[in-house]
Amino acid sequence: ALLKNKLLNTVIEPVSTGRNKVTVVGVGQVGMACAFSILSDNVSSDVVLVDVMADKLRGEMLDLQHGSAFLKNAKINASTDYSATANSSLCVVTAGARQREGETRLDLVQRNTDIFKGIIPQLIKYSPDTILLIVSNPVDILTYVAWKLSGLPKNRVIGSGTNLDSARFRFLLSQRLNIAPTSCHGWIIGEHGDTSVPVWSGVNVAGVRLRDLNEDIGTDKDTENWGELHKQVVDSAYEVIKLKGYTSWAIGLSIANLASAILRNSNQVHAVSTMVTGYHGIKNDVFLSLPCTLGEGGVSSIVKQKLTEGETALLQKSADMMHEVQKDLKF
Ligand SMILES: COc1ncc(-c2ccc3c(Nc4cccc(C(=O)O)c4)c(C(N)=O)cnc3c2)c(OC)n1
Repeated sequence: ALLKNKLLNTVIEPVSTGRNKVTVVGVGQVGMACAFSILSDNVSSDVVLVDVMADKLRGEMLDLQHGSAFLKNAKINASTDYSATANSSLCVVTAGARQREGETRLDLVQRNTDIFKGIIPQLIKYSPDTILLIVSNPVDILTYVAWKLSGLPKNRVIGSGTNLDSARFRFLLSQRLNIAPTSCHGWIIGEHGDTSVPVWSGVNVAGVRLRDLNEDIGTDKDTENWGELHKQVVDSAYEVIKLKGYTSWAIGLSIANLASAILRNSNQVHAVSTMVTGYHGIKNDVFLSLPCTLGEGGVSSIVKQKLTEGETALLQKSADMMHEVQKDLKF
């Protein structure tokens, strides 16, 4: 008899798929930072990597597997075949085309839409009850594309959105106030990137609103120029890309944090890209970031922030711009 049979009495066949299985699509710098952060934060004990480049995929899988003893015995797998992703509770999508010379934003969005046509239906085929967490840029439009291609209800399709923008904003606040980032509260909402919206009326430490101490905060009249912090958030990705060629660690850590909130059914509030049709006077089907409670069902509620007219106008402008791009996309 086999040694294994001399060693073990089988009680039941082990359950093949844990309830915290996570698929990461795309094993580039961002995808691997997400996978590594999810594993090192013990968010999942069962991670599957998927991409089209078989050698790179196998190399990343082996390199992570060799560290498995340091990762609480997590299972790490990889395949170009999406059947390996079956029964994933969460699918993180970081795949996407790189901007080519002279390529416009719309060209890139159509190329990424075509790529999503090859990815999203396959993920849903093997994990019909999964939650999609979209990271690829432009993240708000691609989250809409993933929602359209997946047929999932809106609560199960989430974009990383301004979650990282808000984390960068809190980090910059903490540096200026010399207080830990976790004690500096501030929310950036709307479209990820250049046209994100800082909600200055909500920026606070221990419930003390900075606006109550400096009524000009966030405006051009502010002599202390706190508005500079949001500008630095918008510029931060460009600065990192200029220096190291891409961003990876911060987005990876922020995705692990979102994955943890979802898989631990925590109902934590995060600024993530969600379907905002009907909110703040937005009529089209678009995805923008608002503060959402996250759990095993994805987005369970959206916080009804009281925004200024200016903030509302900026959100609506983003919504209109994205609808203009989305309506020309070929599915
Ligand atoms: C079953 O049909 C099918 N299956 C897979 C794909 C597909 C295409 C591109 C993919 C992809 N991106 C990619 C692959 C090849 C080239 C490019 C590019 O930027 O030109 C981008 C990635 C990634 N890591 O960015 C990961 N998976 C992909 C998967 C696909 O694309 C149409 N179609």
